[in-house]
Amino acid sequence: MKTVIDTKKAPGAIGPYSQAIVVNGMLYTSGQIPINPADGSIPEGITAQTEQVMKNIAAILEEAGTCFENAIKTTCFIADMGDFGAFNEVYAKYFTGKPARSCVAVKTLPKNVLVEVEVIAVI
Ligand SMILES: CC(=[NH2+])C(=O)[O-]
Repeated sequence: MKTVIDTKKAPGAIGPYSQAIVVNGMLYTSGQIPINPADGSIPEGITAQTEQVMKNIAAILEEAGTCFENAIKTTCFIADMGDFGAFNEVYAKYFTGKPARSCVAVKTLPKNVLVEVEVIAVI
């Protein structure tokens, strides 16, 4: 059985997807972009945007009953590989357990943000 995760503490979907799905004790998040769920704003710069993405992921992890330490794999999309270092600085503060990861630069992200991160975690 699958459970849809839906929390107002993370931004709602901007397309036909769920914030995250839980199945068989595993959490699969959609890619999280740096929308502030309180007012829909998007901060400027890779550091602030990555912080907002981490807050959104934290809310989804909490809603699902898990935490950053239980993440086993992330996929990270950044708009500019020149932001790799600054992105990693923020990322490392949250994913202290160093889950497996792929990080790629992409041409464009939804709403022209600089970063999007998706997570697979054990509940
Ligand atoms: C933002 C996002 N996860 C999507 O699929 O558009």
